[in-house]
Amino acid sequence: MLSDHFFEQLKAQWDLQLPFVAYKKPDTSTVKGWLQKDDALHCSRDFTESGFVFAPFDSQRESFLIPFENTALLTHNFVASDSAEYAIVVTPMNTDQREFHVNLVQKGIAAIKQDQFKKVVLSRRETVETTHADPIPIFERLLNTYPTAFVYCWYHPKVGLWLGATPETLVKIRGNRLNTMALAGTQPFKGETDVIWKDKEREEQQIVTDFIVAQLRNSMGDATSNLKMEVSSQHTVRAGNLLHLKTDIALQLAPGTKALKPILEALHPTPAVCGFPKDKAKDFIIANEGYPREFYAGFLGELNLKETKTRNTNRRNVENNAYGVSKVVSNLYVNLRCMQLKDSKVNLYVGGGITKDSDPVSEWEETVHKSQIIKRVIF
Ligand SMILES: C=C(O[C@@H]1C=C(C(=O)O)C=C[C@H]1O)C(=O)O
Repeated sequence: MLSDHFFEQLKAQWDLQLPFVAYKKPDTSTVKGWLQKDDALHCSRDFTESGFVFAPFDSQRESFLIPFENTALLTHNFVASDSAEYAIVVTPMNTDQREFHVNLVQKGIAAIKQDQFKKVVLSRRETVETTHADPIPIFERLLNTYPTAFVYCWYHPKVGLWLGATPETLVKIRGNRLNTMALAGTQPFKGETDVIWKDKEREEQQIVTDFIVAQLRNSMGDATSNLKMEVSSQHTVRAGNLLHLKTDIALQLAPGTKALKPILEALHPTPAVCGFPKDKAKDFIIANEGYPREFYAGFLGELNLKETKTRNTNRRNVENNAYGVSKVVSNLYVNLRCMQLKDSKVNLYVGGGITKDSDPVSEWEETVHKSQIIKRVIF
């Protein structure tokens, strides 16, 4: 498949209204395209399938799958264009939205002070009108703008079209190795990554780390102690015009651990996008945000793909060369900094973590900053 035709082929698939996903993982130059040959809607029953999964925030709802089998796979070597600098777009503020969000955050803080939960992530959906809601050029602009993000464009005629550039990994599994991250705390990037974080942001991020570590231990049947986990210190990472606090977490799974479902149930949704404790925060979100999150703050990515690597190129081990080492690999990301295209309308989804010390107006401003990340590739 000629890579020059990559974007034309995506466009042809979109024109035919057939399902597809195109994506680029962080820090690689390879963009992959999966084109489904018919418009069947496949669901993932238990995350044992092999394919590209698209899962909602609310795990009670259906997760969709583009199966690996019977799908045309394309690859493209993406070279960012130097001239690609898209201006930050500042659209007029909607005062009703502002008031609703500030009230929502105040309600969240009141619930925290009444000990209903310790942290809740509150979000909003913003709708913008555009005359050029054409997904493929928007996808190309996302690729140009966010080289360190997981950038994607996902479509199914029975579900809709979603695009995004997320900084957050939910979980990566390669053979017996599991990697994840705790990402929370936000401040604008002003040319410097060596910045000061307030205690409030450090605590908010620590809630996410503690949750992930405890949930992984419990789901591995090791509530007490000796699972060897590598937990980094908190450090600053850049995501477009924002900075976040991040902790990397890694562990070696017990040999033979195959099922992803208990791991996903343990982690998703983490307090980075839902809150803590999970169920109480989730109930509050569903009852109060006033719109359905659908796939925002859900997860997506490669599920149970087989990766085969040739064992050894050393001449002495030439007999081993015939055997590839095969591993099952999943790379799943949290669906943040995302949008949904609907005719000439674009729905943007943005949120932030609330703790007892949050300031409602600053939280509104944080969502405004986050929405600019998305808007700059639309107009
Ligand atoms: C919820 C979002 O982002 C999450 C919330 C963050 C925060 O509260 O500071 C930071 C990164 C993400 O984990 C979003 O971008 O919509």
